[in-house]
Amino acid sequence: MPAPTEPAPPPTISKLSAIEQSKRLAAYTAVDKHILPEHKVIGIGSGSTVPYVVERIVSQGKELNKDRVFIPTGFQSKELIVISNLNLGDVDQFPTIDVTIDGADEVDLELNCIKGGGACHLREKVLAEAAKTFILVADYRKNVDYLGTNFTPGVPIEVVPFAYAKVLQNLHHVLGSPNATLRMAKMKAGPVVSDNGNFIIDAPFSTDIMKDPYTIMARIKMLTGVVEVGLFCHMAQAAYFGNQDGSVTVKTMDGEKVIEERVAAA
Ligand SMILES: O=C(CO)[C@H](O)[C@H](O)COP(=O)(O)O
Repeated sequence: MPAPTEPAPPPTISKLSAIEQSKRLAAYTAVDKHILPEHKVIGIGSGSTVPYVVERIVSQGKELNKDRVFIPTGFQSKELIVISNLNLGDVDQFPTIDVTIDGADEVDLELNCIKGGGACHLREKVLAEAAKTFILVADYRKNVDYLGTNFTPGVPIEVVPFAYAKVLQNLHHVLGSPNATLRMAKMKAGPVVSDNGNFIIDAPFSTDIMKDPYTIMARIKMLTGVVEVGLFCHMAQAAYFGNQDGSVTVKTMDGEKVIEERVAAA
């Protein structure tokens, strides 16, 4: 890992765009409700909402954080933990995590979600499964009734490189995703390579199929060569969505409620 750089000072609330403000609101609210003094092992997810999670945890103070250990889901969260001077650990040392907070690409009515837009979903699922409490944070655009509504690239699937063409064929001809593609890198020739050295396939499915995410997740996972599927079914206890009006929608298995938050900046 390269030497961590100094963290940029957090922008003030007023300088943030509406989307950034809603991410920050979701992250701050989730930390305030779920990262309690008794929690000592904390999973830190990936994505653009997670820096606000870490910012809020840091604001809880050195005294609380000195006895805690933070487990990252990938390169990004590892750097965040290190530059924030929090204690870094790994899931092989701490296979039971008190709380994991992570971002999501989309969350449905039953708290199933798509993850893996950042290609981190293998480690993310391990940390979600290891956690006693798994919490999602996102902006209002990710709050949907059915997966695949706004997030259209498809279900991220991590595959071992030598099996990618075979898995693509299975998806095209057997599982009903004719437009599944290998994810290509933006600033490098060739495919995206995950933190685990694998390739990522994005597989869009019809709304009918996505209404039962568990079934398609299990069918994809059975394909030899698939390492992990970016569908997290029945794993999260709650999802926090920051809204444009400064309120926060909290989704749980009991339904959805809107709370007025307008949290103070860290
Ligand atoms: O699953 C993820 C990475 O694999 C991210 O949590 C997800 O893509 C959300 O990211 P962002 O908050 O940047 O939209």
